[in-house]
Amino acid sequence: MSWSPSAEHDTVLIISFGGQYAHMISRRVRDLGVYSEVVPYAAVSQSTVEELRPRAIILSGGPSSVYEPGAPAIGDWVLKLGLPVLGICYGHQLLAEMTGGRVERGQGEYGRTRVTVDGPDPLFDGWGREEDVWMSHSDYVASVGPGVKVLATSKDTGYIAAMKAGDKIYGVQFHPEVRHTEKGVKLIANFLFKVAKVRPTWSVEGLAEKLVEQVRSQIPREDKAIVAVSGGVDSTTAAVIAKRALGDRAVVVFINHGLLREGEAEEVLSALKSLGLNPIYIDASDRFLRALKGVTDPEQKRLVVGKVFAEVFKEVATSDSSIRWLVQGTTYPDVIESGAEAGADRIKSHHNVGGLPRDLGLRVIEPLRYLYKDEVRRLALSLGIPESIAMRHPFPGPGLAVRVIGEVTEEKLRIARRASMIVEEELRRAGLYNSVWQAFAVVGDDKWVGVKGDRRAFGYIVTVRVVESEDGMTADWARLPYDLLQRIASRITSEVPEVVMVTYAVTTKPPSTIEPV
Ligand SMILES: Nc1ncnc2c1ncn2[C@@H]1O[C@H](COP(=O)(O)OP(=O)(O)OP(=O)(O)O)[C@@H](O)[C@H]1O
Ligand SMILES: O=c1[nH]c(=O)c2[nH+]cn([C@@H]3O[C@H](COP(=O)(O)O)[C@@H](O)[C@H]3O)c2[nH]1
Ligand SMILES: NC(=O)CC[C@H](N)C(=O)O
Ligand SMILES: [Mg+2]
Repeated sequence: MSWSPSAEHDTVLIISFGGQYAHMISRRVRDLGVYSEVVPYAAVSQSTVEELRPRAIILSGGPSSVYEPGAPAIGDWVLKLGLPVLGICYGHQLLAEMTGGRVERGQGEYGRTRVTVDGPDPLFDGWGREEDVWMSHSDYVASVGPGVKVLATSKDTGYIAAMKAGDKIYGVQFHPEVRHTEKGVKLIANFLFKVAKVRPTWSVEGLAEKLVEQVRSQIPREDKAIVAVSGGVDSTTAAVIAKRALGDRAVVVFINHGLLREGEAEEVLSALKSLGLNPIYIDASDRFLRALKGVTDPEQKRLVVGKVFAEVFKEVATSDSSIRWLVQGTTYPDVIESGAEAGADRIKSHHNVGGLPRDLGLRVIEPLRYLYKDEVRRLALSLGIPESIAMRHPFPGPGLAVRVIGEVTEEKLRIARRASMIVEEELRRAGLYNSVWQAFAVVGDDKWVGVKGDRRAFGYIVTVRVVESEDGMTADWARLPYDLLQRIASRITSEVPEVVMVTYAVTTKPPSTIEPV
């Protein structure tokens, strides 16, 4: 993969010390028009710097404590590059230690915290003398090294909230990337434009042509590529790009695995056709449902779906010997996660997230590998992809198999389908569909005794899950209006006869995940 946006745009290198902080920082930087890449601390070296040629470095937060043996760290060559550096939370503590200060366990500050800014500094331009910021730490910088200046302190604890070493190295104990830090974006912008003086040239509009050219130049004229499309925004956008690059040499494939939502196969087919994608439609419902029979274990279900997907694609690939490539809609967080978090606990096998199995014998091209989902959505709109696809909620590759708890049966699929349709419809009607990340209904094997029309009814429990999220990695349940919840519940119990009880899922991620399986 030769071309990367960092070759053309002033780039900020974000060194990740774990968790989701780094992507959130990266998204804020990109929203300010500056291209950024996230590299896990363990993978960062001077050659990363030579490759990316960053104009500034940001050190993210992370769950560890700098004074623990074996805590994540980075060589002090980072400070010798002469580049502006901003450390956030863990990154701030690390910088404090690297510049001769001391970090200790303190009393902890969590959530909204008031800080006092001690004097004018370019980093705090536009800040008042006192501001509310968002903190989440239990360690604190107890003392700073020689020549390091304290710029701000917490009002209640007196802890160091911001410091500066030299004229370009900053640390902040709070999280400017979190929305609750009211002037957080301002601070990041100050760092980028006033301290680092980078140029904001990054935007996805205008990127389409470049990506089309990339795909065209990578695939030899006599070769064809499979483009697996689900109708989701990522794969559809990748397919439109591939189609423009390859014309008829793009073999677009849409599989119905029998785990799609109500009316989805028809809708996706007609949307793909109107985009000129002319998909090969494979109805493999029976095959998937047969393979899933009797399977109750969550991971096992995912494995089965992944395996059958691979079989079907293999058959398509072997049907034409000039098919040598696979175009995928893999996005930036997928790339980072699949490469980086080695040693991390496997929560779920997101088979289809990174796409189809690599052993298909096809070479993989991922035109969206540098983009976040909201950037893909904007790119999609710039390519003329209709809003109904561009703004569509993510829908997992294994489909309703992960929204049915326990064995996947025709009955439970029907319930999940009808109930999910009601949830989506009511959200759209309330004008809330685009403001939530995902909204769906889940069914398992538990039942509840009910009374319908004066008769005893013993029926299924449906759980409604509606979440807000920026990237699916963390999520909060949506505070929907009670009357909307009421409408959803009564429609489900009256329109889906097998259901007697509707519950609303009010657990964040973590500790829950978004999908039940
Ligand atoms: N029904 C399907 N037919 C063909 N390919 C599929 C199907 N479902 C998933 N895939 C493949 O698996 C990949 C991953 O699916 P995933 O749901 O993560 O992405 P998406 O559907 O493109 O976008 P979104 O996350 O918005 O739903 C897709 O990009 C596509 O290549
Ligand atoms: O393409 C996908 N294949 C999968 O196997 C899969 N499992 C979960 N998801 C989506 O990922 C996000 C996070 O989901 P979880 O909190 O359930 O892990 C949410 O947006 C989920 O919908 C998947 N997407
Ligand atoms: N959010 C963070 O980066 C936390 C850093 C460190 N573990 C602390 O608790 O202080
Ligand atoms: Mg999808």
